[in-house]
This record gives sequence, C-alpha cells and structure tokens, in this order.
Amino acid sequence: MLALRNIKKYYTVGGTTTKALDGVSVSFRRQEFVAILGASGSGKTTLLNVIGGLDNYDSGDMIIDGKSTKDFKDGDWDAYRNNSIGFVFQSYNLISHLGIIENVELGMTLSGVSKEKKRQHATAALERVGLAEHMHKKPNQLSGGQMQRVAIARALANDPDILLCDEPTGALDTETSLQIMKLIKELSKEKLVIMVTHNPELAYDYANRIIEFSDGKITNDSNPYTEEIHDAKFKLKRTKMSFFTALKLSFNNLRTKKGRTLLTAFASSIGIISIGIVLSLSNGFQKQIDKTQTETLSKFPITISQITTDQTINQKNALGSDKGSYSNKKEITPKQSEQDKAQHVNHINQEYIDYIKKINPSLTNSIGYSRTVAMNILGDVNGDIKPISFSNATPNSGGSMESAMSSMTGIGISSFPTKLNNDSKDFLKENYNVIAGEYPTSATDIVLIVDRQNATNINALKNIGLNVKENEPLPFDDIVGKEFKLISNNTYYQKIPTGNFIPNTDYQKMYDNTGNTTIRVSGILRVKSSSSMNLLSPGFAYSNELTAKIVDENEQSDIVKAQRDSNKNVMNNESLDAQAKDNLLAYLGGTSIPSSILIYPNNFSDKEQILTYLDKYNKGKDKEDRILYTDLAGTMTQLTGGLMDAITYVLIAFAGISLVTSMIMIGIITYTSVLERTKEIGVLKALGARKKDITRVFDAETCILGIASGSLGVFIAYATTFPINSLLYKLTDLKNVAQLNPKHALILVIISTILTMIGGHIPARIAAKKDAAIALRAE
Ligand SMILES: Nc1ncnc2c1ncn2[C@@H]1O[C@H](COP(=O)(O)OP(=O)(O)OP(=O)(O)O)[C@@H](O)[C@H]1O
Repeated sequence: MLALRNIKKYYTVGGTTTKALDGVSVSFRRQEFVAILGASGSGKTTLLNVIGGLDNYDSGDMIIDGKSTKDFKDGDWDAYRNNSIGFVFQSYNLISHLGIIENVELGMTLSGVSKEKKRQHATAALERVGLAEHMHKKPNQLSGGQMQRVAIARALANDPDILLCDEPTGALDTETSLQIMKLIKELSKEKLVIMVTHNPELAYDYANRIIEFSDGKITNDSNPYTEEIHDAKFKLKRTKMSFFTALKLSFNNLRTKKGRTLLTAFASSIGIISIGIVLSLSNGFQKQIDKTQTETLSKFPITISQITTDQTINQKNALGSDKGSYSNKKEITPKQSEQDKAQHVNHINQEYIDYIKKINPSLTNSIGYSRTVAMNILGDVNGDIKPISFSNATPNSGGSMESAMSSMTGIGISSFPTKLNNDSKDFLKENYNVIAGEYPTSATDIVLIVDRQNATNINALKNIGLNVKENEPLPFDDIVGKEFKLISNNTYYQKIPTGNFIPNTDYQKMYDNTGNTTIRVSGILRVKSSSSMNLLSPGFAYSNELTAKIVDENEQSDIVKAQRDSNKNVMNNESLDAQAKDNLLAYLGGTSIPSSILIYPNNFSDKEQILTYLDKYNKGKDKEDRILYTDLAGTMTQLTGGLMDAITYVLIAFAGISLVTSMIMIGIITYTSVLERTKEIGVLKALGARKKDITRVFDAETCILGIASGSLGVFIAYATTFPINSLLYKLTDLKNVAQLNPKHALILVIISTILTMIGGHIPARIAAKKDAAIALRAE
C-alpha cells in the first residue's frame, strides 16, 4: 500500500543541519493502526508531513500502490492529498468562519463534487463521528472533543485510503481522548491509520503496530511488514476549485469581519468618490457649455468663401516660430509667411454649386450665396439725387476689412438667404421680428436690422444719405418705405472716346430713367434670440436674390464685355493680374458664381452631416482643387471642449493618486489577511488545494472588496452631487450641474475592482507560495 525507501529530509538553518528524517525505510499495510512514538523533535511530524505530501523529501522514494512519487509534480501532490489522505491535527485546525458542515465539505469542494453529493457525504461523515445533531453549529460553539470529531469527519469525507493523525488527543482530557481513540480504532479497520503520539499507553492500548522513532530514524517496529511491489494501479483525480467557490469562501470570511470590511471598503472608495465627483462635475459643465453653445452657435453658417485659411497646415516650422535652437549658419533662409502658406483659394465653380444644391434639404433651411457685385444705387437726399450704398463702411472710405472677414466667417454679413423651397423655414422669419413695416415680399425689398435696443450702425444710415448724429433718435417712418433706384451698368457707365468707361455724373437723368429698378425698405427687423445674434450685422440687409438679379442684369453689359476682353482696368487702364481681373469682373456683375456660400444648418448634428457631405467632395481631389470650408462654430466648440477635457484630466490625475493609495492599502490589508489566515492556507493545502486555488481565494476576497468599495464610492459620489448642485445653484444659478453618467459609474466600479485585485494579487501569490508544512506549524 505505502512504502518508504531510505527517505531523508534535512533542514539547514543558520549553518546547522537538522536531520529530521535520516534514511527512513518502512512499509504499511492497507489496513492497520500504526502508532509512532518518539521524543520531541525526533521527526515524527516531518514523517507524517512527508507521507501526507505536505512536505517534500530530499532523497529516497515513497511508493504508493506501486507508483513511485519521485517524479510527482505539484499538481500530483495536490491531487494525492485530496484523494488519498485525510489529516487530523492536534489543534483541530477547523476554519472558524465556515460552519461545521462547510468545514467537512471543504475537501470535496476542492475536488468539485456536486452540491447534493457533498451534503450527503458530509452528513454521513458527521453521523459516523456522532455529531449529527450539531451539524448546523459553528466550530467555536463546540467542545474540544467535538471539534476533533469534526476534524475527523472532514478527514473522512473524501473517503481517503490513509488517515494521518498528529497527536489527535494532545489537547483533550483523558475521557474524551479515549472516545476519540475508539473512533480512530474503528476507522483503522478499513483504512491505514498512522498516528503520532506522545502517549505510549494509548498507543499500546489501541494500535496494532508501534514504531519507535529517534533522531530521524526508526529504532523499533513492533510489527514490520515488507510489501512486494506490484504494477502501479494508482490513479489520481485532479482537484479543481471554481472561482465561484473561492468567492463564497471569501465572502464568508469577510462576513465575519463586517466592521473591518466596511471600513476598508470606505477608505479605498475615497479615490473613486473623488473621481466620480470630478467626472460628474465636468460632465455637467460640459453639458452646460454644449447647451449654451448650441443656443448661440448652432445657427452659425458653414462658410465657403473664395479665399480661406487651411487649418490643416503644419505650423511647426513656420516663419517667426519661436521653437528650436538658434542657427549658426552664415546665411538666411527665405520662407513664406504662415498666413500666406495657410491661404487657400477655393475655385468655386458651377459644378460645386450644383453639388451644394444637392445637400439633403432636411439638414438645412437656407443656403446663402453672397456676391461682391457693386450696386449702382441712387437716392433722393432732400431733393438732391446722389449715389448711396447699403454698406456699413465709413462714408467715402471704400471697402472695409470687416466685410472681408465676415465673408469668411459668415458672421455679420448683410445679405440673407432666400427660402430653399416652400417646405423650408424662412430665414428672416425664423430669426427676426418685425418692429416696423413688414418682412420683404420681393427680391427688391431690403430691411434694416437693429439690435435688442433698436440700435443700428450709424454708417448704414449715413450711407443712404440721412443726416444723423450718434444717439440721436430717428423715427421708424424716416426709414420704412424709403425708396431708391437701382441703375443698370449700361446706364451708369458711359464709354468715352478713349475706349474707357467712366460713371455718369448726371444723377438726376439716370434717376429718372424708366428702366431702373426700385428698391424699397420694407421694414425694420430685430433679433429674436441670442442664437440669431450677429448673423446679420446691424445695418441694411438685402436678399441673395437681389444680388443675383443685379448680376443677371449686368452680365452682358458693355462695361463687363469690355472688361472681359481686356487685361487692363477699363476705367483707369491699370494692369490687372488674373485674380484682380476676376475680382473686378465680379464687382461689375460679370460673374454668376457667388463669392461665398453660407450653409445654415438646423442644428449641430445636422451640421456634422453637412460637413461629411462637403468633405466627400474633396475626396481624391488635388490640393488646389479642394474646396475648404470654415466652420466657426465648430472651431469654437473644439476650443472650449478641449479646455474642459484638459481640466478634467488634471483633476482626474489628482484624484487618481488617492486611487493608487487605496490600492496600496488594499495590498497591505490583503497581506495582513494572508498572515491571519496562514493556518487556513495550511488546512486548504492539506485538503488538496492547489496554489492556484489559494491565489483564487485571496483574489476573490479583493474582488469582493473592489466591487464593494467601487459601488460604495459611486454611491457616495452620486449622493454628493445633490448638495453640490444645490450649492452651485445658489452660487451660479446653474441647475443640476453635477450629473454622474451611469456609464462612468460602471467604469469606475470596474476600475476599482481591477485596481484592488492588482493590489491584492501580490499578497495572494505570497499566500499561495506558503509552505503547507510551515503554515500548519504557525500559531
Ligand atoms: N521548517 C523547518 N525548518 C527547520 N527545521 C525544522 C523545520 N521543521 C522541523 N524542523 C526540525 O526538524 C526536527 C523534527 O521536527 P518534527 O516537528 O518532525 O519533530 P516531532 O518529533 O514531531 O516533535 P514534536 O513531538 O515535539 O512535535 C526538529 O528538530 C525541528 O526543529
């Protein structure tokens, strides 16, 4: 059954070597009761540990059922302990946080026996040791003798072949000792029982074979046996503990230390709480910012102007950049300026305009086409006919910088888009209220835009010939209904004998011309809400249709035709390059292609779709053929979005420090738990637990702690948002700023679990590596 061949086990500590087993050779019968007697320190426990596979021998061989154990791996020893060995210790070694029945079931739990079978076997084992009625108690509710009976039941439950008892009666009184001995004697009828004892009387009374031991050697054997080695018929069933079992085991352990567990969970949740609060605040602030931006920026158009800035240009090595070291070259490097490099000319053509027209009409209510065409307009200024204009430029100053900017950004322009179709909303009606007169009814109706205080640009009023002073009120009637004459190029310009064209100066005659178009101020309009503020600049605004009409009328005029054929300015003979000529032709109404296109999206998400559509046009096109757009609202959103993100990251980094602290703390706590549970680790190993199982038990414990602290943290963070919100409401009038995103909450719990498991895993590994024999000797 079991044979030891010249087994040696030496311990060397601090230079001295103890020969705990010094060449032990002995064989045991399948059923017998062997008592091992010997002085303290003679190596009896070491022998039991070696036989039980808790300790490895240094040399020699141990043969079980004909199989040598020389080549046994860790897993084989684990399975051997679990299947073939039952241990009974002097100090019972029951696991106090498990019930009696669970203690008895533990070995079967490790070998993956089903729940019903486990209960059945455990009950039978407890009945056998006479403890059926105490089955539902905890170990600390039993007497010493009863506890030892539980330990015997535990050793029996898995039906092992060998029962190893290390001074099983050492801690019991005489009467109880006798009862236990009787029980063990009974068992020896069906099993091999090897018992270490200091009590020769008990040994002689009960055992049928006595082996005397001294200094690691057998000195006497009352009933020796020589086994003939047959072919190996030894088979092992591997043990396997599921993570769920580990969880249950750890959960029970934590339950017995409720206070400490709760405190630990709370302490380690502080990191999660702070991150939770940071996230909910930044989340809320971002929502507020987005809301404000949607209100103010959603109506801003996407602009496609003829000259624009390429945002993608790499500005790292740009001229004047302050990066890198000083050059020591004795020469200079010519470079294009950043602005020049980034400048991109959009060649807007009919193909592109057709492409724009195909934008899904549900995404935009209006598309504006602004043109740089000059309007030849004459007005009656107190009986005098004079040229007037609808611009906001300072009178007699020529063009303004402002209009160049606004054509790029789409903000503060003076022409409004007309309805795309009957279903779409009217741009003016959507964004402006009439405060005098009416909305335009035809292309030749213009309107005066005023701000919330009814103020408008003084230059606009001066430019139509009104004699106004700053802050001097003007009645609506002075403006509403006012009429001007739009003069066609052929009337406005006259050809002189040199072949050049000059504007006519006989204004009265031109004014009276019957072919003129009449332009009327139909009404005064005021911004409706902050969202439409700045769309049209205060001053006169006219429809896209009006400029289209002017171009239509003048495209074939004499001056335009002449200008088309000449590379010089037909008015003053100045030489023109291609771009200047194009500009001049556009000014005279010679090109139907608009100078800029403004697409007004319905909302932010529709805008994204429009941008995707516009990007699609550029796919596969050469750089110079690409048409770039400006999305001012997008740029601004990105800026503020980036800022909020940056602040959030910094705050999370700070809060993260406390998370790391809690991770270290969990590590320390798990390590303490490992120390506290050393005995338990020993017992688990004696029952056949693998290293993996021990790691699992502690990993499971940290997993529970991690989930608990994560959930607690998230809950406290959530609860804190209420007082924070009421405080912020008092301070800033902003409602419900702090909002914990459920997704974030879940991620935080997961992070907490992972971090605590990492923190606890190292102590768990230490626990797994603990030597079982040493663990069981621990006090
Ligand atoms: N892990 C160890 N490291 C060093 N020495 C050890 C270790 N374990 C046991 N020993 C030594 O081996 C010898 C045998 O110890 P063992 O516990 O087997 O004796 P024992 O006969 O069971 O003693 P007792 O009857 O007092 O329990 C002792 O001298 C002990 O100091």
